[in-house]
Amino acid sequence: MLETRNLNKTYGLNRALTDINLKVPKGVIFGLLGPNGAGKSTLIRIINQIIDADSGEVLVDGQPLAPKHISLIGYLPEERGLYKKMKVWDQMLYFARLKGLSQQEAKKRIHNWLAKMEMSTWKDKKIEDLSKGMAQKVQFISTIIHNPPLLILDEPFSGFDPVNAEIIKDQILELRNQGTTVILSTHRMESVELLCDQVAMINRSHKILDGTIKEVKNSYRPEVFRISIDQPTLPIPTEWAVQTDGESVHFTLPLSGKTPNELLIELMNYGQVSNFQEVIPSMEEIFIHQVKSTQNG
Ligand SMILES: Nc1ncnc2c1ncn2[C@@H]1O[C@H](COP(=O)(O)OP(=O)(O)OP(=O)(O)O)[C@@H](O)[C@H]1O
Repeated sequence: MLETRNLNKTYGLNRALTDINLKVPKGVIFGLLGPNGAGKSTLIRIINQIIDADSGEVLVDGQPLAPKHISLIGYLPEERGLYKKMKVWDQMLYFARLKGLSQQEAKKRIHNWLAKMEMSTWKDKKIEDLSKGMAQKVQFISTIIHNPPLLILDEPFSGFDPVNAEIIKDQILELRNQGTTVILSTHRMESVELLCDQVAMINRSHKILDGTIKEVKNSYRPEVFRISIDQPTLPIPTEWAVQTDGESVHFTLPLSGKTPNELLIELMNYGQVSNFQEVIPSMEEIFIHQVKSTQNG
């Protein structure tokens, strides 16, 4: 759906993007991750044709990015932009018409979306009279009202309480299941784990990793196992830093060159092994590890 080739961007002496190559397949939720100032918003602005890259290419369905692609993209910017004095209905109608929907089609879709998001009673409220979360919902619907095949969502959950964040999450998944491609930029790693099929991480203008969540996690497996033994029959070596809980002991051990089966067989000598589970890092741990290691490197 979207590809970037060797994208570069500097602001004066500030490098925002260095040789960024990305491939976003159709129909996936693609997490764009990175610490503050990494270059994510710059990349998103280039894809939205708000700013130009210094060099490199963006391809949409294999074609060089052009003004005609604007209507294919739904963009939820991090800095939300609603007109405070407008009423909810008028605001949505305005955005829908801007995206090329006929008056009749726009009204039908707005009506359906307001009902779906349980917002029908707000339609005559002015934006300035809405809570932050309510306004976010209006902006979210305005972003997707024209059914764009590519959605770019910058921190879509900010300002939402957990119930509304869940509603938005479900909508994003539904859109993906209907074939929409979603680029999701967020610092909330638990959302990344729940939602994203693929991720790319940018740090200090460089792409430092990409792949499916499974690939990324597999490449960060520390080969450490979390183990519990019930009623040990042999003394457990003190260097295993055992924690005792009733008649069970718990500890973690690295494979240290053994296979998991070899380690398990060794552990069985100590008693009933009731837990033997590989420690898989969370995306949050991988993010912190990656950012720290590139800072030190
Ligand atoms: N208009 C600008 N003028 C000068 N420098 C800029 C401008 N916009 C961004 N930068 C710089 O470019 C780099 C990348 O910024 P960018 O906003 O793309 O990061 P980001 O990953 O979106 O960060 P955040 O997570 O904080 O939104 C930073 O060093 C930033 O200071």
